[in-house]
Amino acid sequence: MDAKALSEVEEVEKDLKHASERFRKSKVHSTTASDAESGPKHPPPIKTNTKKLTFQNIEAIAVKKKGIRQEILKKVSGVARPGELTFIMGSSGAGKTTLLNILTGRNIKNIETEGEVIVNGRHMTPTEMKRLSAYVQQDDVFIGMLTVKETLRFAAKLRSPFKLDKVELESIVDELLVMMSLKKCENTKVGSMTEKSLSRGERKRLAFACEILTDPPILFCDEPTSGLDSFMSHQVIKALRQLTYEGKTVVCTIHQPSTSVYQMADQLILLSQGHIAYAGPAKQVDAFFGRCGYPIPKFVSSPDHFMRVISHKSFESEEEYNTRIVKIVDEHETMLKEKSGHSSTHSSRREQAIPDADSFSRTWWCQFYYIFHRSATQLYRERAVLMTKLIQTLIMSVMIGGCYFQMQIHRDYLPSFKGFAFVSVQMMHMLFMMPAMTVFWKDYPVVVREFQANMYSPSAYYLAKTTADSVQYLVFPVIFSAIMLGMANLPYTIYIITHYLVINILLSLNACSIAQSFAAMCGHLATGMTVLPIVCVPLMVFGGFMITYDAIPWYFLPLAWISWYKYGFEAITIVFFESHGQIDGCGDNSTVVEMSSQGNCSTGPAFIKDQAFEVSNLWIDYTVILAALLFWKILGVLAFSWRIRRA
Ligand SMILES: Nc1ncnc2c1ncn2[C@@H]1O[C@H](COP(=O)(O)OP(=O)(O)OP(=O)(O)O)[C@@H](O)[C@H]1O
Repeated sequence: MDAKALSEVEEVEKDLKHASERFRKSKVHSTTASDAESGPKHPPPIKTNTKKLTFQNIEAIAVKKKGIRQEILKKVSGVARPGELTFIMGSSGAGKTTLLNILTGRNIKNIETEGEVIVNGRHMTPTEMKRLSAYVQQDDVFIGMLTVKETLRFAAKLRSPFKLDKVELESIVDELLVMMSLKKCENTKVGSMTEKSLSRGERKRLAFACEILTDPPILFCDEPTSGLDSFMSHQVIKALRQLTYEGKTVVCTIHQPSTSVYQMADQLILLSQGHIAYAGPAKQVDAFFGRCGYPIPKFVSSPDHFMRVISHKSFESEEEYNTRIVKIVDEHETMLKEKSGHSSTHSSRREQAIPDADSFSRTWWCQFYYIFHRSATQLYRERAVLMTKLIQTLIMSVMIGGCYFQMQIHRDYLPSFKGFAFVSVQMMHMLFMMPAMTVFWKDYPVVVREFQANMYSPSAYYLAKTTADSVQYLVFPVIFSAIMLGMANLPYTIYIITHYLVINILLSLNACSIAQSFAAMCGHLATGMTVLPIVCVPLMVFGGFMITYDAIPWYFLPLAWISWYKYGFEAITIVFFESHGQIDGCGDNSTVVEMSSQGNCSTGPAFIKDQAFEVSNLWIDYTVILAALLFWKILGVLAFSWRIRRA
């Protein structure tokens, strides 16, 4: 990065620092509805750190399957000024969301874009736009188990440009709660789309609150009023309007606003078929349509009128519709040419743009800690799920333990012991793999949004979330192991008990690691659940129980080498038998020959050998299980990071 680019980065960071300090010092403007609409009563706009956003010749082409290309935006240009509320309107499919996505540099993975996004005369890269702006997307997704206040606290901890102490954090959160009229529901759980808790309007205001935490000079909102009644819509737009009084540049797409909502707009950008049909002061749109030959009829509101003019009517042909839109677009261009002096922007050259890079406000460890804390809270609040898993573990352990009730190390029980060892390995997979696979399922849209808002890196999320989730997989194997050992009658020493517990814990953590990795790689729960057995079942078959190692055909040997089932099975067999002398009932050689494939199991080590295991392999078994755990963790982190970055 050259010196000039560096100084520009510093300038952006200074802006942010300044913005954040101002936010912290700012008094809450608790205005009433009428206040919000009448200019003179408002606090005068703070004119520092203001950002004028200009976009020029924005083009967007969606590249679909089989090379089909759909032109979405065609040379779209416009301006959004500080202290003004700009509405982007247009009929469904006109390209409003695509325009916002391009301006904010998000969700454009299969869209080819052209054009310039300029702030205060300087070209912006997507990363710079992310730093300077906030984007409230149409679907407000949150962690449903957290309360409103906890959600804001989490966002503040990770988004604030400075590390906040407890008092500062609480003060910022409280100010936002008041500013967004969320105080009365601060301790209400956010809930999900299916489990309702907050009203839609409250969810929307919470989404704003999370985004304006860093006091961004530019705020984008996609359909902030969708699904809200007219009162709620008014409240939400009023909240946006209020932000413009601090000098913010607020741009939002909006569908069919009521007259009272529309009156709050300063500027209007009207899109039709990917073209700009009008861009200018909201108050002058009626005059413009009059000039195009579509004067506003009496008793019809302005937005109703122009939306009707730019919409395709069911009774008209495609040609008639296109002719009308071309006429309006041409008229708008003529009008712009007449005022051409006003639209010029002085922009620096594109080469001066700063290269894209992730820039998070907190260190990786900080991100890990806060996400771990949130995930642990989530887990704790989902106690019913934990209880179900506990009951399942208890029932399965007692049932399986019952099969090996009072089992001893005796000639007659040797086949049963093989079952005992293998079922221990098996249960660590069967009990915990499927629940572990669902770990990111509900959070996925939230993680995408939070990553796009530069809150944390996907690797911090993946490792924190899976670590928090894994705590239960330390406890359940202990319960299972204790019941199994308690019901059997094996020779227990501290050495044997400790190893059996540790092996089971490692196997359960490895099983979860595999499942989480598959969830990350497949990206879809159903796909993951289908693919997982394709890998696990063959490895289980070559785990040493169904076929001994030395009987495996050579072409399947590589599967046996990587079968963590085999290493678990071997490790459990070793710890119970390595120090065992004469096995009761094995004195008579004829019976030994009957039940042993190799004709020698009179002692513990001989029995180990008979299973095609090596007494000296215990630490190799541990190493392989640990290596498998690490391998799946790393693969999971890489797959998850890739998936989130391309979302
Ligand atoms: N990633 C994409 N891949 C393919 N087509 C896309 C993509 N994004 C948008 N489109 C298409 O571009 C057009 C404009 O979509 P966009 O979501 O921007 O419209 P909109 O004006 O926001 O519509 P609405 O008001 O219904 O949300 C639509 O026809 C849509 O199908």
